[in-house]
Amino acid sequence: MENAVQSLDGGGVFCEPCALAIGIFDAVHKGHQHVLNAAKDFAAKNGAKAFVLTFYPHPSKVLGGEKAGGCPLIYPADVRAELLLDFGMDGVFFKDFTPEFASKTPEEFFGFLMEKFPNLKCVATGENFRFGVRASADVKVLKELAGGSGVETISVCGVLDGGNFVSSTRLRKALQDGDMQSFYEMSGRNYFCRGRVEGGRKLGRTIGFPTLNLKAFGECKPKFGVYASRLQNLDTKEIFCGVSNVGVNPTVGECAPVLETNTFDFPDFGEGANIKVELLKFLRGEKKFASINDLKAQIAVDKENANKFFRVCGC
Ligand SMILES: Cc1cc2nc3c(=O)[nH]c(=O)nc-3n(C[C@H](O)[C@H](O)[C@H](O)COP(=O)(O)O)c2cc1C
Ligand SMILES: Nc1ncnc2c1ncn2[C@@H]1O[C@H](COP(=O)(O)OP(=O)(O)OP(=O)(O)O)[C@@H](O)[C@H]1O
Repeated sequence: MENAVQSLDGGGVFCEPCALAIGIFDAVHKGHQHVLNAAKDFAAKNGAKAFVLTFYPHPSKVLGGEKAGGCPLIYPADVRAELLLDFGMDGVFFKDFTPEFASKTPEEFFGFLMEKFPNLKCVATGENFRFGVRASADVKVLKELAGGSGVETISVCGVLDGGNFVSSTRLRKALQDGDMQSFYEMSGRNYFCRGRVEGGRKLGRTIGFPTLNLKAFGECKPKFGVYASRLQNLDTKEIFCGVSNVGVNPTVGECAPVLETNTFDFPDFGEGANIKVELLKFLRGEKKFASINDLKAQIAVDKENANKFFRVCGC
């Protein structure tokens, strides 16, 4: 396939034999990985492609979940697609989740799959997968509909962590609580933010702590505060340990949420560099200090605390 990430909203029809994993896959956690592996295994054994059908925005935005605001996505859609391709999927297909799409009957939903993927061989989901108007259909209905078209269905059993199902909802909670260890355990990777370094007010260098700034968060932001972090220049692959603040800088006048990283060896790149910052351990909450000097003194303590973390855990 020429472009591994495609929209299903144009007139395109994808004729390759394929296994299709279906879901939102926000943060591609360990439960999602189980579903993706099922699609990959089927595809490998049957000479098919392993594709993903995913949706944007989160269906809860349309269906009115989480107090009608919808579930905030952990990662932007381009990062989700990248995680899915990195996991070894052959293609990622996005469908606009509109009220009209949400109102499809289970039969219409399955008809849509067959229209877009006429050579569909297998649909892989979790056992808790629901679809069709008002999420009325489950994997049993999917099996019946698919069976009629000679399509196999695989519904993998739920992956647990600490006795509960791993879910993007739990990952969002971990992120909002600053519980980076749980985020790591459930997703299999550290939370990260990636994008181009953006200019700040250039105050950091005047107080002895220059920072590289990113604003490319998903909708769900990490708990505001200070973290031991690891920064990678995605162009040169160099890695730096450091300390990051996520927040709005209340001490120096509020700004839009920003992730600022002060690395221990200040690298020789700046605005426009393509970087990734992983948040490894929450150290403290963001505070409004009485003076810049108090903030400076605290950042020195933060750096020492981050250093202690790296001495134990490595960078
Ligand atoms: C490790 C670290 C901790 C920080 N903690 C706070 C804080 O608790 N409160 C706050 O208002 N700003 C905090 N900041 C943000 C500073 O206010 C900000 O880096 C400084 O004003 C420079 O901003 P600039 O990048 O726009 O130049 C922190 C920054 C770093 C690097
Ligand atoms: N813990 C899990 N174990 C196995 N499969 C899962 C698990 N969680 C989700 N799935 C399956 O992975 C696919 C994508 O899941 P989806 O992202 O829609 O749900 P989720 O992770 O529970 O998200 P949310 O918490 O936002 O509802 C679906 O087919 C779903 O059934």
